[in-house]
Order: sequence, then C-alpha cells, then structure tokens
Amino acid sequence: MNDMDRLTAEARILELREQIEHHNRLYHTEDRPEITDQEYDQLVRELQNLEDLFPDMVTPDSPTQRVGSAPLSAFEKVVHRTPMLSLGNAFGEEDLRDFDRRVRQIVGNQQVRYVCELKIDGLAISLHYENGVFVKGATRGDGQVGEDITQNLRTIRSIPLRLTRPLTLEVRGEAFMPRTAFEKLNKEREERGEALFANPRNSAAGSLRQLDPKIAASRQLDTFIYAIGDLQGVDVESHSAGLDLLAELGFKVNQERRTYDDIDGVISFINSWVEKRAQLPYDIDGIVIKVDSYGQQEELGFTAKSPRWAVAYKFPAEEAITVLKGIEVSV
Ligand SMILES: CC(C)(C)c1nc(N2CCN(c3ncccn3)CC2)c2cc(C(N)=O)c(N)nc2n1
Repeated sequence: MNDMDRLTAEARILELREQIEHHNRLYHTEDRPEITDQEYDQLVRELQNLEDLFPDMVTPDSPTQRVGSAPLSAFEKVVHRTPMLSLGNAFGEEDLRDFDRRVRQIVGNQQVRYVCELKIDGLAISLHYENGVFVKGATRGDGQVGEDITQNLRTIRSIPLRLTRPLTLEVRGEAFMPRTAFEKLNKEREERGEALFANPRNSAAGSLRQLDPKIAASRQLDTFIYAIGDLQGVDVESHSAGLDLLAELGFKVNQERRTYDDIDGVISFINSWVEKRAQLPYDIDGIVIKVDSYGQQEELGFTAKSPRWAVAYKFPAEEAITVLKGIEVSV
C-alpha cells in the first residue's frame, strides 16, 4: 500500500468518499441500501487507511470525520439568522376549521392547498451549509439563540456532511431517537443502575447535550428535515417542492406527508393517524398543517411568534384515567 503514489491515492480517496456518501444517502435517507453493512464498513476502512497514509488529504466533510475526538468544555451560543418560530396549536376539529377560515379570509377566494406532516416528537435543530458543506448545527434554544452542537450533529448518519449540490442554505428539522434505540438505551442504563430517560424526546435532547461527541455517536439518533431557510439561487414555489428539493440534496425527509385542497381532507388525514401512530418506529405528538404555496405564506405572514400559514394539531395526551376518591377523572 505504501508504494501507492499520491495521485493514485488522491483519486482513490475522492472515489471512496463519493461512494460512501452515496451509500450513506441510500441507507439513511432513502432506506434502500444497495450494499451490505460489511461492504460499507470495508469502504470506510479503506478510506481510513488511505487518510492515515496521507493525513494532509483529510477534509472536514470526509465520512471518516463524523465523530470528533475532543469533548467540548461548553457549547457556544448561536444566533439564528432567521428566528426559529413557534407553531400555533389546534386541539380539535373546530380549531382546525377556524384556522382554515382565517387563512381563506386573508388569501381571498384563491384555491388553498394544505400540506400535512407528521409532527415528530424530538428536538428542533437548525443546520447551516456553505457551498454544500455542513458547517454548523444548533439547537432551537429560545428561537433566537441556540447552542452550537455541530460536533454532535455530525455523528448523525442521516445528516449529510456534503450536499449533492454546492448550495449555501440553512435548513430546519427535528432530531429524534427511534423507539427501539430508546428502549435499548434504557435497558443498558437500568443494567448499569443509571437513571432512565422518560421518553425518546428526552433521550434525544440529553444525547445532543453531551459535551463528548463519542456519547452522541453511540446513541443512534436520526433526523427529519422539514423547512428550508435562507436559500439563494434556487427557485421553489411551494413547501412541497421545497421538501422534494431537500430530499434531492440528501436530507432525510418524512415520506408520510399528504396534500389536501380542503380542511375536510386534513381532518381525515389526522383521524387516520390517531390510531396508526403506534405502529411508527418513532414518536409523533401531532400533525403539522401548512399552507403549501410560498406566495400565500407570504400574504399570510407571521404573528409575533408564529406563522399564520401553519398550525400544529396536537393529539390528546394518552388517556390516563385515574380514580381519585371514587371519582373518575381523565388527566
Ligand atoms: C417551519 C415551521 C415554523 C412551520 C415549523 N416549525 C416546527 N416547529 C416549531 C415549533 N417548535 C418548538 N419547539 C420547541 C419549543 C417551541 N416550539 C418545534 C418545531 C415544525 C415541527 C415539525 C415536527 N416536529 O415534525 C414539522 N414537521 N414542521 C415544523 N414546521
């Protein structure tokens, strides 16, 4: 191996990076691997060996650079370029019809198309890319200022270190822990006599708040990306087209979304997921409904803290019936 000259090594390194990122996208964002885990690991090992021989050829976006070594002493603060807004809530059918009426009042008698997305019960994150390379990732924080958790986010395989196009943009999404990973983690903690996490959301938040990226890397975290911010040079007309672009760029986008041209369709979608959600491999706590047209989103604008063009329908908390002093109350 040592007599491999630099040019050959460099060509092989670039080829391996392309292949590894391609298979990573197939596996983690499209859930359709073409090679076995062993073959994938072999590619990474070969790249690692070449980078060990030619350390000056290592770049931050190399697949071998996902898990940093040095634990941080603290997280830096990050001011979000565009604030990470809140979502208005809807708790029942009437709230949804009110939302629909308010939207139609403002956009007049135009056709309105709604996109319905599963509301992933995780931790909101913001990812910043420059010329297609992942440079910074942060928690939502209070919406204006979050914490720089780039080192931990780099360990999440579904977050691309390099996009399929050299775009400069910011995206928002949810980091979460799949239920099976949560149950496995709590089982290990129980065996070690450690405190258990209450739910997958808390374990995802706790994992991303670790100062040592090796711990985050061991936690099988995942992401769904759901919004584009700050995009130069690419023209998209609707939220649906934006989500298709995000998938094209290499992000993991939830495939359960549906569009409807009236609120009755939205309500039927929500009702279909009340039961089905137990079968999902991750927790959701509702459905997010968004006006699809960016033009209409523009017309609708924002209240002080949330968009007028979106609402979160929250599922009722699991009915916990407790009997107090003989009276039945549901909490
Ligand atoms: C971009 C907008 C504002 C429309 C938006 N905002 C969201 N959220 C805001 C409030 N968030 C929040 N988090 C903590 C405290 C207060 N608000 C948490 C994310 C969305 C969350 C999900 C999801 N969870 O699956 C989703 N599919 N789409 C979202 N879309």
